[in-house]
Amino acid sequence: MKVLRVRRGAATFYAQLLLEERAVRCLDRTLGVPEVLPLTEVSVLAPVAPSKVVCAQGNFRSRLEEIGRGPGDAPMLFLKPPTAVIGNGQSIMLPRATSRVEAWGELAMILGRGCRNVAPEDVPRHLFGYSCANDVTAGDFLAPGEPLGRAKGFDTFAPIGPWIETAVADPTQLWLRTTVNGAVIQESSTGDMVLSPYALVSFISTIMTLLPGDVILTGSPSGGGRLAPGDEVRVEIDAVGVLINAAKAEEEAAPLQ
Ligand SMILES: O=C(O)C[C@H](/C=C/C(=O)C(=O)O)C(=O)O
Repeated sequence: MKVLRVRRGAATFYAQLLLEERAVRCLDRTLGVPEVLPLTEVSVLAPVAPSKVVCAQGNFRSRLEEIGRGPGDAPMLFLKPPTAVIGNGQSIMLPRATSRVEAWGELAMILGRGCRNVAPEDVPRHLFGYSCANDVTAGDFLAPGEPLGRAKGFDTFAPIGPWIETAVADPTQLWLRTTVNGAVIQESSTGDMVLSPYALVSFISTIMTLLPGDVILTGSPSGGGRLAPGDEVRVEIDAVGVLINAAKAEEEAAPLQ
């Protein structure tokens, strides 16, 4: 099932996307909105409004090779603020403060139920589903030893979408491809991860409580690509979807709502 987060009037709710009908089915029957609504009657929002976005750095073997490291212990973790999240079709802002913004495609996992100290085999019971994501990074703020908050935390630096796919049978063998203006910059299977998706969620849950709606970005393969105003980035993951965002100079990017 493909799930969108939508707004209609004062109500914000999750809804099943009915692709052929170009409509959505409201998944919360307590709201009093019609069960099925044409897409034209709702505003599609970013598919998540998380308390936190927890990201892994160095979780793909190809990326570790690229930076001259072997698969060591656990990947490094960092957080992106909820204000970095945008949805499919929204613009990635290229901030004036940086001259080097990069796209890094990733598989996102979205929690459905809160958890702490969850075993890898129990992770599926706590998941809402999967999405495509982009770990947008200001590369010129990645000096060794500099905390990642600035490089990773600008508004719009966590595009996620186009929806939450709840029916992914096996997240360990998904093909991921990132393109900029149609040119492939990254291509890999999620089988190249050091910590598999369930193992990564389990590891993170030993450190912090994960809440419903929280997002895990599972790391990016080698590559990554620099963005210029007007570029279109696509993150495609088989069985999940295609996330599309355009890059815009800060002065042209729409303010977040
Ligand atoms: O090196 C960069 O410019 C960005 C790079 C992104 C890495 C990942 O997203 C990853 O390892 O999963 C970095 O932060 O090192």
